[in-house]
Amino acid sequence: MATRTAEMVDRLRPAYGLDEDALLRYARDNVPGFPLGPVKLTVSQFGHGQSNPTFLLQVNSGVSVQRYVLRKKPAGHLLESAHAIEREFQVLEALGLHTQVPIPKVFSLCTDVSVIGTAFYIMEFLDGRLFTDPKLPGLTSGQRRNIYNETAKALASIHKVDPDAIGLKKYGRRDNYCKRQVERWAKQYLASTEDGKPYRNPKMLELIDWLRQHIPLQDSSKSVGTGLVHGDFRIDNLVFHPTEDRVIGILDWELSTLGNQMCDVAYTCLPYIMEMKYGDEVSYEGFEMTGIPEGIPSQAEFLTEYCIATGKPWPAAEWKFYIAFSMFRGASIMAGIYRRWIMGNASGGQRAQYGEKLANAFIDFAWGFINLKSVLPDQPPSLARDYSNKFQGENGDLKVASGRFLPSSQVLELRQKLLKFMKDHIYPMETEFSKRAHSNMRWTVHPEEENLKELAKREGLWNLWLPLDSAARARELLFDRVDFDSQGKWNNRLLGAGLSNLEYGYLCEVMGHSLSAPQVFNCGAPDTGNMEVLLRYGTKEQQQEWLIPLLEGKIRSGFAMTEPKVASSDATNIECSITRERDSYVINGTKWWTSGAMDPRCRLLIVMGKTDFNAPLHRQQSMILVDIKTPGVHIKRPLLVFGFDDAPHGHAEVSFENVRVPVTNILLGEGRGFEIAQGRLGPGRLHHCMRTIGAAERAMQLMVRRALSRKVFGKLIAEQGSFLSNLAECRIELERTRLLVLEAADQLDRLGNKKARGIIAMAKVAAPNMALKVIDIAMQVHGAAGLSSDTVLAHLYAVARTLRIADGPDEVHLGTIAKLELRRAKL
Ligand SMILES: Cc1cc2nc3c(=O)[nH]c(=O)nc-3n(C[C@H](O)[C@H](O)[C@H](O)COP(=O)(O)OP(=O)(O)OC[C@H]3O[C@@H](n4cnc5c(N)ncnc54)[C@H](O)[C@@H]3O)c2cc1C
Repeated sequence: MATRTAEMVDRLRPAYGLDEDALLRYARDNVPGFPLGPVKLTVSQFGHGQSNPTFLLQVNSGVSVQRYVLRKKPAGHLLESAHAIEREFQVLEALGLHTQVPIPKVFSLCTDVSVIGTAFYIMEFLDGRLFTDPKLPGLTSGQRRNIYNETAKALASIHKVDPDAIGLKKYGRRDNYCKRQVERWAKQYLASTEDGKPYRNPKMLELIDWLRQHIPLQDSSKSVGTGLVHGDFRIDNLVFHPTEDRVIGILDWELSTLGNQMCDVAYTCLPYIMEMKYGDEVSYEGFEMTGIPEGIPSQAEFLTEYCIATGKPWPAAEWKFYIAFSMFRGASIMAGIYRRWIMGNASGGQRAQYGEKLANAFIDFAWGFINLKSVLPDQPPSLARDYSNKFQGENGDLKVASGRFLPSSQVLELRQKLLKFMKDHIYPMETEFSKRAHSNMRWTVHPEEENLKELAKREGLWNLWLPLDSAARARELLFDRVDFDSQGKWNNRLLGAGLSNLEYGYLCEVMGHSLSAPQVFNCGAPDTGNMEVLLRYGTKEQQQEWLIPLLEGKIRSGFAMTEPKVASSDATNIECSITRERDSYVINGTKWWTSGAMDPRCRLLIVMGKTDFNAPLHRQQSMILVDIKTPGVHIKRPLLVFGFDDAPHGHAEVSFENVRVPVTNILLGEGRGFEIAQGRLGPGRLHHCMRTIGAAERAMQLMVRRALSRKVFGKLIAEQGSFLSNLAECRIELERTRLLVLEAADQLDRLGNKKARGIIAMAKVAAPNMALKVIDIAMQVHGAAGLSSDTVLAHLYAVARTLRIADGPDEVHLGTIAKLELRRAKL
C-alpha cells in the first residue's frame, strides 16, 4: 500500500527541537509567498529515511494552511563529505529551473548556522504517495507494472540531463567515478568500524579488493555513460501523484554528483536481489528469489525499459560489478548509520540499530551475486512493457487478447501507420515503379521513391529495423546522447524507434507485402545488414563516413562475398585477396550476386576476402570497406533471377583489379571476417523471413479475391472443394511459420545470435518454403494470369525461391539444425 506523504511524519523528536521564532523570521524574509502576518507553526519530522533530518512545516495563518519541507544537516560530528545540504539545494535548483525532471521546487538555502544550528533549505511539500515496500503490496498487477515503468523513466529523465547546459558542469568529476567511489566508501567503512563498532567484516575487505580489480573499462571515460547521478535512487525516494501512477517528485539528492550512471541503475535494482528489512530477520532474499509479485517486471525487463528510455547499451557484461558495488556501498552506508546510532545522532530513528546486521547482509549478498554463473541475458528481452490486453485487428477494431506474441501499443500504433502508408502510397505506385524497371530508364531511380522516403521519415517510419542495442552504440559514438526530447523519446529518427527484433517483426511483415516497400522505409537488404555491421563493428570515423549517409538513406550499399569460381555457401572457399601494402590494402578478385551494386545510389561495398591464406581456416577472412568509385572496381553485368533483374537495385558481377583502399577501411581487424559475418547474418536472415511471411499473406489475399470473383465450370473457384482445402492448408502453414519466425526473433533478442542460431536456421528454411507453396497455389488460382507480370505473384515467387539459396542454401541451415539436435541428444 502507498502512504501519503503527509502521513509519513512522526511527532517532532526532542533532539531536533528547532528555534521556531528564528525559523519564522528567516522564512518570512526568504521564502516567496510565506505568510507575513502572525501564524501558528507546527513542525513534525519525517520518520522515513536515514540521512538528513527532514521536517514538515505547517503554517496556519488563520485563513489558510501552507505546507513546506525543511531539510537540514544532522547535529553533531559528521563524517567528511556527508550530508551536503548545499549540494542538494544546488542540484534541485538547477533541475527545477532548466529541466522537466520531477522534483520538489526549492525556495531558499540558509547557510547561516545561527538560525537553527546547521545549514538547511526550504522546499515545496509534495502531496502524493510513497511506496516504502518495493513489492508494492495492495496494488493491482497493472499498477505495479506502471509504477516500475515510471520509476525507470524517472531515473532515465535524470540521466538524460546535460549537466553542462544547466550549470552543473563542475558538480563532480565524471571520469573514474566507480574507482573513486570504491575508495571513498572503503575509507568510510574503515572509519565507521575503526574501534570494532560495528564489527569490521573481513569479507568486506575482500570485496573491496574484488571491486578494485573489476572496475568497468568505460569508467575511465569522461563522456560515455557518464552524467548526473542521483546516488540514492529507489522507489521509496519517489513521490507518486495521489491518484495517477506517475512520479511527481524525486527526493533525497544528498549523494548526487556527476559520474557513472549505471551505478544508479544497479542500486535501483537491489530489491530484486536483496530485501532491506529492519528487524531480527533471518532471510534478506530479494524477490527474484522469493518470487516476483505479479505485474512487477523482471530485472531484465526493468533494465530494458531504462535502456530504451535513455538509449544506453545493454549492461550485461558489467552487471556483476555494478550490483556488487551497490551492495558494497550499501554496506558502508549501513555501517555509518549504525555508528551514528551508537553515538546517539542517527536521524532515522530506531531502525538505525539494525545497521550492522544489514551491512553484513549486503556483504554476503554481494559475494552471492558475484559467484552466480550468469546474471543477465546477453541481450535485452523483448518487452512485455506497456502491453495492453487489447489487440488491434487489421481493420482497426479492438479485440481483447492475451498471449506471448502480443505486440505492444507502440508497435500496434506503428503498424497501423505502416498499413495506412502502404495503402495510400506504396500499392498505388507499384505498377508505376514496375513500368520504369522494365523501361530503358531501368537503372535510374523513380523520383517518387525519393519523395516517399522523405514522407516515411517524417511519419516516423524510418529505420525501424534498427535494434535497440545496436542503436545505443551509435548514440554514444556519433550523437553524443543528445537526441532525446523532453519526454525522453528519441527524436533522432535516424536511429529508429528503439524496437527489439521481435517488435520489428510485426512491422517488417507488413513491408514484405510489396517488393517496393522496404527501401522506402530504409529497411531493405543488403543496406540493413551493412548498417548493422557498421553500427556494431565500425569505428567512429567509419560510421561518420558511411553509416550516417546510409541511415539518412542518401546512399546505398552492397555486400560482396559470393564468387563465381568457388562454392560460396562455404565462405572459407572465398579467394578474393586483400593484401597489405604500407598504408593501403590492395584487393583483387571477382564477386557476383552483389545485390544493390547496380543502383545508381550505391556508394559502398563491404567486401569479404582473405588477408592471410595461411592462417587457421576461420581467421583467413577479413571484411573491408570499398568506395564503389575506387579505381579498379568494375561493375561487369547485372544478373537475372528467372528473367527479373530487380532494377534499379540489381545483382551485379563485380571485379576488383588492384583496388587500393586506406588501411583504416578494414573492419574490426584482419582475420575477423567470420566473426562479423555471424553478427550480420542473424537479424538479416530473420528480416528476409518476416518479409516472406508478408509476401505469403499478400498471395493469400490475392488468391482469395480471385477465388471469390472467378467462376469456373459454373461455380466460383471459392466454391470448389479442392480450392477450399488448399486455402485452409495455406493458412495453417502460414500461421505456424509466422509463430516460428516470431519465436526466432524473440530468442535472438533474449539469447543473442549464437544461442538462437538453431531456431533462426529453422525459420530461414521454413519461411521461403511455406511462401513458395502459398504463392504457387495463388498463381494456380489465377491461371495463366498468375504467371504473367500482370500480378505481383510471379515476382514474389522468384524472390521467395532465391531465399532458399541466398544467405545460405537450405541444406546448410538444415545441417546446423541437425548438428544441434545431435549435440543435444549426446548431452
Ligand atoms: C537473388 C540473390 C541475391 C544474392 N545476393 C547476394 C549478395 O548481396 N552478396 C553475396 O555475397 N551473395 C549474394 N547471393 C549469393 C548467395 O549468398 C549464394 O548463392 C549462396 O551463398 C550459395 O553459394 P553458391 O551460389 O556459390 O552455391 P554453392 O556453394 O556452389 O552451393 C550449391 C548447392 O550445393 C548444395 N550444398 C551446399 N552446401 C551444402 C551442404 N552443406 N550440404 C548439402 N548440400 C549443400 C546446395 O544445394 C547448394 O544450393 C545472392 C544470391 C541470389 C540468388
